[in-house]
Formats: sequence, structure tokens, C-alpha cells
Amino acid sequence: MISPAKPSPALLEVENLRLSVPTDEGRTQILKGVDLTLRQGEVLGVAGESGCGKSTLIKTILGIAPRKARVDAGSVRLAGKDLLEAPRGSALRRTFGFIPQDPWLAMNPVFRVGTQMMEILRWNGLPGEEPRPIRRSERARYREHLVSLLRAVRLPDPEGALERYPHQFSGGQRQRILIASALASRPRALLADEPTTALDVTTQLEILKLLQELVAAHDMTMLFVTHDFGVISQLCDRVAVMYAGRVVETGRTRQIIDAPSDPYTAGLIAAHPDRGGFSFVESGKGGRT
Ligand SMILES: Nc1ncnc2c1ncn2[C@@H]1O[C@H](COP(=O)(O)OP(=O)(O)OP(=O)(O)O)[C@@H](O)[C@H]1O
Repeated sequence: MISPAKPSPALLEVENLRLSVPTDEGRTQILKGVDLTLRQGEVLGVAGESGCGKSTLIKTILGIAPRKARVDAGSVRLAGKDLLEAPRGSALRRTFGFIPQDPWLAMNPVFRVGTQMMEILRWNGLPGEEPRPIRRSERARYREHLVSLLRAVRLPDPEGALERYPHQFSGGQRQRILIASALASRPRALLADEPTTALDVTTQLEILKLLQELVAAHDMTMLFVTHDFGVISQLCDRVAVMYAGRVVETGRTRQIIDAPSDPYTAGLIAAHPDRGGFSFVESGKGGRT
């Protein structure tokens, strides 16, 4: 483990990212010069209220921004390589696993879970392997891998789960399946877009605990979008606070919560019901700034 005194290398660097979409009146700026660094092995929280551009930022990194969106300036680099120019499906894009916000919307209701997860492997490959069509003779090996993933996220009866349809699972179980899917090709980093927001409070805590365990077990790099400082305090080494299309403040989670320098950040923290009682992640990785 790299010591907090020595910053780990940057994996993802977003610099002065500006993005706009066409409207009846001209163009609306959604991202207005975002600067952000995700370091190897850290969990970076991206916090901000609804509409500040968090999802748009994640979609731009993943290469799935709305079709009419235009990057007007800035860069997104992955280990020094230009990510904005990388084609969909390229090795550079496959660096990331994505955990979406809504486990009800993110799965196709007409296909079995196993079929959907197999499709992810077809496009992204088994860990350490290039993606390619899956031959009949190889299906057992792929299936074994999927079962091990579902076991890792503690889904009951993982073999049987592959044969079932999404509606046969609860919201929390679906989110476990989506987390397993995001990990399927062992990506270098995870991008999570409010993965607990659509769940009830008890299930939110279970999923958060699972993510904490996965992060600790695999020394995972993750960018975690949320508006909830309680979640950030439990999961994230550092936090970047977004407001109206910009990052207004970045720092170690504890530092930011104890002494925010931006009035908007202070307001967000003060509005949280746990203010004064946050429980912090003590991974020793924070502060790699
Ligand atoms: N395709 C689009 N066309 C026009 N406006 C858009 C489009 N996509 C997003 N926006 C606007 O851009 C702003 C940022 O949206 P975005 O979804 O990134 O916010 P967010 O911070 O993720 O919000 P939430 O937490 O509610 O998901 C919002 O005002 C939204 O209405």
C-alpha cells in the first residue's frame, strides 16, 4: 500500500472539461470547466445536488454522453491517454466498470440474468482476456466465472440466479447483480452513479457495506457519485464537491467535512441529518492529493 505521504499515480485526469447541449435558445452549458483527478487505489466521492452535472460527467468519461452533447473544451485522460477520442468498446474504454443508479431500469426484463451477464463478458472479455465471441465449448468456463462473481456479491443461489429473470429479484439483489456485472471483466476502476439512491434505507446500508468490503478486499479504484455526505464519509478517501457544472472544492473527506472552505460545501454538510456524527472510512489511503 502506498503511504498517504506519497501520492499514488493519477489514473483518470479531467481538466477544464466543458460540455454543452443544444436547446431552443442556443446551447446550454452543463459542465463548465470540471477539474478532477482519480488516483490509483482510492475511492473518490463526487458530491453535489441534483442537476449539478454529476451524471453527465460520468457519462462523458464512459463515452455515453447524450448524442447531441458537445465537448467544447478540456480533456479526459486515462493514464495519460486521451479518453475522449477513444472509440466505444476500445481497450481504453473497457478500463471502467459501471454501476448505474437504478437497478430497476438497468436490466432488460426479457432476458435471463445469465444471458445479460454473458453479453457483458462477450463485449469486455474474461479478466485478462480480449473480448471475442464465446464458443459453445467455452460456455462452462464463462459460466463458472459468473457464478463466482455472484457468490462474491453474496447473492443467494448464484447458479440458479443465472437462470432467472430480473423481476424475480428484489431491488437490493438486482443491485448486487449489477455490481457483479461491473466487476465481470476485472476493470481497473469502477464508476458508480448513486448506486444506493433508488433503494430503501436498510438495503442501502447492505449495498454500502458490500461496496466497502469489495474496495478493501481488492484495493479498488472507484469514482462514486452521490449527494449524500453520510455515504461519502463511510466510503470515500477524498471528495470533490460539484456545484453548477464545476468542482468547487476537493480534499480528504475528513478535512472537507470538518472544515469546508467553500460555502456551498458547508451548506451541503450542514443539511445532512448526521451532521456532527459522521463515521469515517479509516483506510489510511485518504489524502493522496
Ligand atoms: N440531454 C440533455 N439535454 C438538456 N439538458 C440536459 C441533458 N442532460 C442533462 N441535462 C441538464 O444538465 C444538468 C445536469 O444533469 P445531470 O443529470 O448531469 O445532473 P446530476 O447532478 O447527475 O443530477 P441527479 O443527481 O439528479 O442525477 C441538469 O440541469 C439537466 O437538466
